[in-house]
Amino acid sequence: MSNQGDTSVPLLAARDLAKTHGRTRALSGASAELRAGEILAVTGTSGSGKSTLLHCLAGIVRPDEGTVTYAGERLDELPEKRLSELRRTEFGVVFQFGQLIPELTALDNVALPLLLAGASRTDARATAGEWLERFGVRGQGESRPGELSGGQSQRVALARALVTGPRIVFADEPTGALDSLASEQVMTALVGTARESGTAVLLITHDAQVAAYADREIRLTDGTVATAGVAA
Ligand SMILES: Nc1ncnc2c1ncn2[C@@H]1O[C@H](COP(=O)(O)OP(=O)(O)OP(=O)(O)O)[C@@H](O)[C@H]1O
Repeated sequence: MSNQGDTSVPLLAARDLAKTHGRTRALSGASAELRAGEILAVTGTSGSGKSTLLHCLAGIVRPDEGTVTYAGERLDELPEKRLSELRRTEFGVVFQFGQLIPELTALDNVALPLLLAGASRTDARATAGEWLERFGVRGQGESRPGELSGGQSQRVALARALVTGPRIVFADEPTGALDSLASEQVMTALVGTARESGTAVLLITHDAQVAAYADREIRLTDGTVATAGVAA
């Protein structure tokens, strides 16, 4: 079953998630929905469970209780092989830092998901170059991650997350290590591309200015979704 194109049904839905790490209860009864093409900000104090929620929604971590449904499939019940296929083909992920492979150039970092999807090296590098261009970092294509500024790294990471045309990008504090100008550039690039391609974005942030880019905001408190509404 697929709900592709049907915006009345959430693309991704979590119901009553619970997750404990050791003795720490990170999520307790958290529910959230993401619609196709929607940009959703997840806010909340440190330790409120934001990253754990993102990991459960992206199929990186299995919840102890509750359900995660993506386009009609129960992610929490899928075998690891199908989950990793979904993560590779339908989801893109961006973290705060440290996600690029240090030994590869920026261009090869962006080309990698295409190579894994079966593209030839020439095609993958050509498409990767177009995505670097789109994010304003074409000139850094031959640089290695250690030679890039924080903002440049995040733009390369976004290009890598979006290059395969995912339906959802999960971004965990993508601007958390950036100054306000770099943060604005990264958010403008992310939101502009997501809107253009109809990609949904689940965005964790501490920053109200970043959350303001979203269509809607949910706030986590002690592992539960406390409020839901439209971002200011
Ligand atoms: N792998 C882990 N092992 C042990 N405890 C963990 C682990 N991951 C998260 N926790 C704990 O679970 C709780 C929720 O963590 P989580 O990272 O989801 O919160 P967060 O809202 O994203 O926090 P932050 O804003 O600081 O990143 C915290 O108390 C955290 O210390």
